Amino acid sequence: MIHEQLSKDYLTNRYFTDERFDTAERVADTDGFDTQATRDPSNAPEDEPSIGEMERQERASLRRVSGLSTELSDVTEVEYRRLQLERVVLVGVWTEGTSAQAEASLAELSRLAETAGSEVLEGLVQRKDRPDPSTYVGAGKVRELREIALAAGADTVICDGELAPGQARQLEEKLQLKVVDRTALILDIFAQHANSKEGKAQVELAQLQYYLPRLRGWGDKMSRQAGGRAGGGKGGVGTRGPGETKMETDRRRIHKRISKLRKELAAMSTIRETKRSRRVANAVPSVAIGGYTNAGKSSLLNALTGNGLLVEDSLFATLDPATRQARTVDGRPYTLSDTVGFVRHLPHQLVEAFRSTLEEVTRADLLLHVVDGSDPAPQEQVGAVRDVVSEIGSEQDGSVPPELVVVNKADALDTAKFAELRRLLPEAVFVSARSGAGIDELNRAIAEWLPKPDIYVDALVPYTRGELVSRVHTEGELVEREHTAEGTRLRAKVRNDLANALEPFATTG
Ligand SMILES: Nc1nc2c(ncn2[C@@H]2O[C@H](COP(=O)(O)OP(=O)(O)OP(=O)(O)O)[C@@H](O)[C@H]2O)c(=O)[nH]1
Ligand SMILES: [Mg+2]
Repeated sequence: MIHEQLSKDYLTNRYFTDERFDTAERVADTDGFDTQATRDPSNAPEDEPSIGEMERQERASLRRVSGLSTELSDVTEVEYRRLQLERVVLVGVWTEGTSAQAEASLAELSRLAETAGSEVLEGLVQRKDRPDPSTYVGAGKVRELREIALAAGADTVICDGELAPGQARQLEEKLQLKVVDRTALILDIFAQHANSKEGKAQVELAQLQYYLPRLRGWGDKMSRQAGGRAGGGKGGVGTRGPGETKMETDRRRIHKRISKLRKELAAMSTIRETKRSRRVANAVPSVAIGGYTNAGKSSLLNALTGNGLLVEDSLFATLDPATRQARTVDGRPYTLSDTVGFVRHLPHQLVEAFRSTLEEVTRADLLLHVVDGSDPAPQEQVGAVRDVVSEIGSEQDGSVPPELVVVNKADALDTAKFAELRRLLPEAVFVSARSGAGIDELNRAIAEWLPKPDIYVDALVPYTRGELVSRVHTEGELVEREHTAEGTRLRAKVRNDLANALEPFATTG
């Protein structure tokens, strides 16, 4: 089939004429790779291919995505990392959308792979109507992918999607290299970042569910006696999961473990629920900070409360929701929670396992939806976040909190990008968690959104209870105040809890 007859010359020429690509670096990092044909520009095809021809060739070809390599410049560091980390080649099947979107998706996969600790050597996309049912990339591309991976010195191929167990096995057999999919990669990052008991249990549950149907899928040759769990560095990317042979010999134990984890998580979720209902009873409104991973959610919480939460230029730095006390500009208390970030194609096992954590977002009174304005396609991040939020919301009672969109990293925007985002997200508040710009405006917007005190009280508060008077000043809306011989006469609007505290001093009539 012509379709399968990939012209490597065409490919490499295309690649080397890509102006964003640094030829010298490329030649250096694939030493020995088929570069002869490409060093000489006169090797370019004589007649330029037509659009249709290009489209056809593009469909048939694996297209390299440049600028993904994360090779280290420090040689000593390379030596060290090579011992422990995997050298990976990324591959995506581009089924819809523009090529820029396909490249953005692969660039994100590259960030994920780096976060997991791999060294990204190459990125390739294949244009295809749908992934190949047996090997993900087209059958004819497998051999070529293997050549590219070997030439680059890779030991692992990471696919930009979730592979069916059979697909992963067949691709592994054909490539004779380890194959990891996007889901396993994200699970791996979560495993490395989980800190709390709940977070660890959630990740383990998600991993077991992911690996269970894949137990049989792994052939003997590629046998993975995977290393320890979360944080155990040896297993390498995608394998910080449960060990294979153990699982094969005792599936029932896995099932048992899964149900045990489910029970434990349910209990932990009850504790969370109790805490939450206490807040509800106290009528302290809750605000959740949600959004795409690396959008700056933790930074924003820090900027709003002066708290020192972990901020990292890494994906999924935060896995445990942290809740902090905060006050609106007019002094009303509320809670502010930092949450797990979202990503396109967040594995459903994770959504399920992290349900109670993610519910922090859907059960809040207000969602601060943080968007990284400096991302090439912020509106796609917004869509991905809204999808997950409504998915979780629909499994509760269908309700999702009102959303206040916060475009962060405004300091990194040029005027054109700023104007474009203003147009796309007209309701949004623009801030920079880093410089503090826009934070005052955001504080005012939060105060505007949160429920106002609405219970009218008329009380005579004795001078011994001065703290109640000051609470009315900070939390409530004072209508009238009068100093009398018996105490302070207050007429004010306050929230439920304060109204209760003032109840003994209510004036009758
Ligand atoms: N230029 C710029 N960078 C920012 C700003 N806010 C955060 N960052 C950077 O963005 C990166 C991610 O910040 P985090 O606050 O960890 O983001 P997050 O949304 O909590 O990320 P995860 O917990 O990993 O999902 C860090 O490198 C921050 O320094 C900002 O206003 N401007
Ligand atoms: Mg964070």
